Amino acid sequence: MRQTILVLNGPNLNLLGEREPAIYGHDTLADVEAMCRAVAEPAGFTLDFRQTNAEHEMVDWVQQGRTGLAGIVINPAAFTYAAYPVLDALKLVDCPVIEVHISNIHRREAEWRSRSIMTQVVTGIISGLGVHGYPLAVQHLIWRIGRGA
Ligand SMILES: O=C(O)[C@@H]1C=C(O)[C@@H](O)[C@H](O)C1
Repeated sequence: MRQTILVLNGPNLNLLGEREPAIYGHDTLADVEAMCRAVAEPAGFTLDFRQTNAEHEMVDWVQQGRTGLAGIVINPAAFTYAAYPVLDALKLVDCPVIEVHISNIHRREAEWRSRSIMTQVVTGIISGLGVHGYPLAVQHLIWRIGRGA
């Protein structure tokens, strides 16, 4: 049975909690990782939680996870809008992928920030629920596995 859930975070999320807290909140990325572990590990899943500011590294990680994972949770951050290499790598993935945004991107700058290129290749998207979107995405992947989806 597939046991690992990969959580990928894009640029500037390493500064979560410090960066524009009015939009992204005061929780740190370590807090988010702990929230995700608290859901995954009691259910018997391994959590692999990563962040990068480098597009090529995110491409490498998605490629490495294209087979054998229970699921991927990805907050592409600013890669959401034009990182076509990440989009193309996600197309190769054989597991469910949940796109997460802390903010509601559909209520932000309409001309660009609400237009994710990733949404066309992922299973589903959670946006605007703050950092709680992450553990909800992990819970959904566990639920899918339990139903044999
Ligand atoms: O809400 C979020 O988590 C996303 C995070 C970012 O860093 C932005 O570039 C996105 O536009 C929104």
